[in-house]
Amino acid sequence: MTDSIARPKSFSYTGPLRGDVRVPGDKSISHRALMFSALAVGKSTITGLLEGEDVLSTAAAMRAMGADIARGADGVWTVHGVGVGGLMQPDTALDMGNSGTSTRLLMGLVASHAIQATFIGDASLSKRPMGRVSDPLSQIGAEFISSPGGTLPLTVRGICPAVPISYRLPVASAQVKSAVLLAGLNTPGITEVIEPIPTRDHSERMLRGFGADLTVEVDADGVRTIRLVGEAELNPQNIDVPGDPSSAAFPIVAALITQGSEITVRNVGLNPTRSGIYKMLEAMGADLTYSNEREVGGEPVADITARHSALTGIEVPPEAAPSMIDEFPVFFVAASMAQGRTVTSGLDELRVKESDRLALMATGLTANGATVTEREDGLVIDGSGGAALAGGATIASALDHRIAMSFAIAAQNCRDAVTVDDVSPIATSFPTFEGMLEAFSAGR
Ligand SMILES: O=C(O)C1=C[C@@H](OP(=O)(O)O)[C@@H](O)[C@H](O)C1
Ligand SMILES: C=C(OP(=O)(O)O)C(=O)O
Repeated sequence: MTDSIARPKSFSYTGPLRGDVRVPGDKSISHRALMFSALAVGKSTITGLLEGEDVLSTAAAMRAMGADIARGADGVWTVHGVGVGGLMQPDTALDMGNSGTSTRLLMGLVASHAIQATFIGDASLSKRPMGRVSDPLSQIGAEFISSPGGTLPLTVRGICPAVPISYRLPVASAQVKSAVLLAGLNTPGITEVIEPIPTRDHSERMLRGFGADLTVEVDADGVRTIRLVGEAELNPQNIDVPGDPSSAAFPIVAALITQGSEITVRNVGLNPTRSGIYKMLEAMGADLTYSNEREVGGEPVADITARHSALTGIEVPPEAAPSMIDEFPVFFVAASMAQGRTVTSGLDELRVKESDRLALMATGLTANGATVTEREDGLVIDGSGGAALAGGATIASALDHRIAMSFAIAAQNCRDAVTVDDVSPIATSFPTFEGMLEAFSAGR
């Protein structure tokens, strides 16, 4: 499988951060842009696609199932789709690398096609729970042969025609929601997903953009019912992928914790289901300003300017978790340097990401001099009040890009260098991250 050689690296204070940066395209939108284009009839183009390893795993899998996908010299990607129902059986196992989104969404797609596919991945992905997706997909009639515990390697035997289901999400997960909806694309009748707690809605927005008949009803309690009419015909699109708010959080937190900094991150996606990190940082006193607010590819986008700020600890409401689920590692870094206590709860999902993010952040921050208490479903952090942490420790990134990047950012406000035992996972979501930090150093 796809484990690479570890590449350790030490990070230290670069001086004040100044200037303009761009972050790569949104990872969630990039996966979906490739998948939906591959299911449309005709030629789609994608501009601003994230060329990170996770998204390249999706591209390879869609190619293996019949789509024609190519990158032009100008960086624009072209996809000739096979049409809903037209996926072909792959000849070999689909290697999903480190990517949970690729795996779970593609399991949904395969489930309602008359094909069989085996999914494999790296050591991190091979520990992650897939039962949350195979449970509803078994109800449509697909069959699964998985490793003990419902993990990869896993074979999906799809069924056509599948049975349309109504599924209430037992866990707040956009990946599970999307897997059921994607299975519904090639299922006769109406597939329904009931979402008690809202999660990122890129699938809904984009499927509608591709011409699917999809409606969303929200009741008085905020429960969303999504209905998709199956045997859909998707029309090819020209898609512009906005910058990834999850990636933008790294330079923005770096600027907030580093004295004398002022940076602008251009073209950041600010879908309300993704922007929780910015709201919480503002609640802590972060000086963020939004300019050039506009729409890109059906998503709200702005340029964000961040200045060094005196942050104060807050209590993060658990219902905010889905809107900042991937940003908690770097949020914990900001909290460890704030004035006073930050309390988080309702974060059980962080234990089943690329790593156990609660455990690794608690251990790594503590080793670098922060005051952290790990609870079952969150961290309690007593911040340094802006003072630099000691630093000096080596942290385990455990094949988790966001852990590696969070400690690279923490080093901005540590006295001694922070070493990350392996930075290679950063290439899954933010291949230009190290270059961006080097440019900050060079611009000092
Ligand atoms: O649908 C998506 O694109 C994603 C959903 C989230 O996962 P869950 O659905 O497991 O919460 C998130 O953590 C992941 O990075 C991307
Ligand atoms: C959880 C993440 O991704 P995935 O689930 O796609 O591996 C992430 O990018 O933080």
